[in-house]
Amino acid sequence: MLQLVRWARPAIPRLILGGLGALGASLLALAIPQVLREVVNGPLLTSESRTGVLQAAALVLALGCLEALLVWTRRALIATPATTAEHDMRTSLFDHLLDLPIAVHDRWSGGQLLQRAMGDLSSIRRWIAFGMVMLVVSSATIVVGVVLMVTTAWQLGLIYLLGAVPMVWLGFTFRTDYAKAARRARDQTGDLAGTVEESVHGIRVLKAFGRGEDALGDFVRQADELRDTEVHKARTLARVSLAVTAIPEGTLAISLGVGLWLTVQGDLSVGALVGFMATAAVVNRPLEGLGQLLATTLDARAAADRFLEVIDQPNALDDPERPATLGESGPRGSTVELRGVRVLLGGRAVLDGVDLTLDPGRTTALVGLTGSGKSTLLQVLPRLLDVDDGVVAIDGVDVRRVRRGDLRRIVSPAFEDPVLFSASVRENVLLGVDEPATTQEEAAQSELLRRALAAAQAEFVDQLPDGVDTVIGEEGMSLSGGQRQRLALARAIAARPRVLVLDDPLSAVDVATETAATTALRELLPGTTTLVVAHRPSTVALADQVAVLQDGRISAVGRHTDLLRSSAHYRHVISDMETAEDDGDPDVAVDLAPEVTR
Ligand SMILES: Nc1ncnc2c1ncn2[C@@H]1O[C@H](COP(=O)(O)OP(=O)(O)OP(=O)(O)O)[C@@H](O)[C@H]1O
Repeated sequence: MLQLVRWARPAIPRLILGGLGALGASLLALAIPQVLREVVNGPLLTSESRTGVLQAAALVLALGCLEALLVWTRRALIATPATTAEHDMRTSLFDHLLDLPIAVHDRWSGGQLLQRAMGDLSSIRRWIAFGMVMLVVSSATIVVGVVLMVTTAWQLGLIYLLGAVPMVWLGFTFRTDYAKAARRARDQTGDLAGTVEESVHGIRVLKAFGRGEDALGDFVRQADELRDTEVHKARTLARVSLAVTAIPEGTLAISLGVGLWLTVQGDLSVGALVGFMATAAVVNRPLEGLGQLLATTLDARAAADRFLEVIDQPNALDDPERPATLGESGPRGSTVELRGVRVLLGGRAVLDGVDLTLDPGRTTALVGLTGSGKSTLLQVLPRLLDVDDGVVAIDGVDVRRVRRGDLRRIVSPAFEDPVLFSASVRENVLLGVDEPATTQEEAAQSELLRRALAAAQAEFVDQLPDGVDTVIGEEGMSLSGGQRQRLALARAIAARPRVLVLDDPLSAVDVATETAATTALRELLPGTTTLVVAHRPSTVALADQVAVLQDGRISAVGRHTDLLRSSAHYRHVISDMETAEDDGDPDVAVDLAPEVTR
């Protein structure tokens, strides 16, 4: 829990002040019985005058009011810093998540991350605002109270202390059992959130295949597991709460009996007995709440563990200490070289010795059988994935020596399954472009937006209710697959990259649109070096050169027509593409069929 100080540091002065306020309130509560003891032993027993009693009553009233004021001070002082610490932790977590490599994201489900960013951090906030302070204050109150009880009547104090022995033992067993259940409950809540997220995401598929019942079954099973864990937690807490209430009350009953006997024997004053019992009543209050407080602490510790697991996840794709700068590209554009590139995924070498040169300003189509590693190869260019061996260099500079921010201004990707954010078309397309500072820049951006949309054949935007200012729904769901792909391509174009990596970006549009987009792209970004993963012969035919990925390495590079003649594997790949295309676009198959079938 001490590690959370990193985020709570600015809040520490207020936390300390608030804690002191709470401590003051508890000590005042302990002072009231001491006044009572004096009143009973003094004015009440000696019946001197009413003035002494009235003075004591006024003192108790003043102490009570001061106690209330200190309780309010604690709440007022601590609410803001606890919320600020939660805010800072949440921001750090989100920032770190954005920074972590894709491989790490693949390991965590969305639901788990959501739960860690929301529910877990709220628990930590509640603990900072209440649990932590009250744990310190309660412990202090109990210690000071017991010392007062022992000094008031040592015989009764010892009886009371004997009750601590079973309570400490119970506390240890409770801690072990509850801590495990608290962690399990949090993990199960994350899994449940993951199931909801996945089902909502795939709602169309579930409905189309009539698998709603199965999804509900999975959800109910997980919800049952969570309920069982929560019930187990509640039972464990109930057991310890019973003990921390019954044991002090029991010892108090024995103390009262012994105390009365000692008073009758003349070994204890009436005032001391009253003072002891009143102090015990004040001490019993935090003791009874100790179980709940411990439970809150263990819950927060499980939440903190889960938070730290993500935030302490090292970033293997960190920026270099002494970054290199990518100079200007040559007059024809940037050269990209991959030398001996090896990438391991799931313990398997998906790429194993890839050598490939992308000539400046040229378009290279990357082809290969399904699962041959094409998408993986694209990811090493913008360093979404790091190579395990070999080098990826742009204009002779290893991409690992460049700051990631700089690299991503130079290399721009568009993927087959585009993600659009809940924002306007303009914001989505200009995502990779810096905010305009002047009205001139704003006008230039509007022009850039128009040209990028035109190049990506996304004129359909004009038909949307608010044109480029139309807010498109979550992940652009209100748009068709082809429309979403075109906006994602426009986004990659608008970034005006030196290197464009496209993972079959127009698979959902017709061949004529794809041809028009490719031609417009060359006109708009003449010096851009492009690597495009192709899944249909029409895309391949539009490229300047084709690279064939086979068994983790590039087995052939050349022009489409040359490769058809020279490479049996290439013919096999193209034939595979055509088989897939047969259901879709027969025109393309007819265009290329004579060469391939020969
Ligand atoms: N995160 C991962 N962990 C383990 N294996 C992975 C991971 N990502 C991809 N792979 C595996 O790496 C191989 C290459 O995947 P990749 O997506 O690069 O192929 P691809 O050529 O683009 O396929 P397709 O043409 O079907 O899109 C596949 O066998 C895939 O299962």
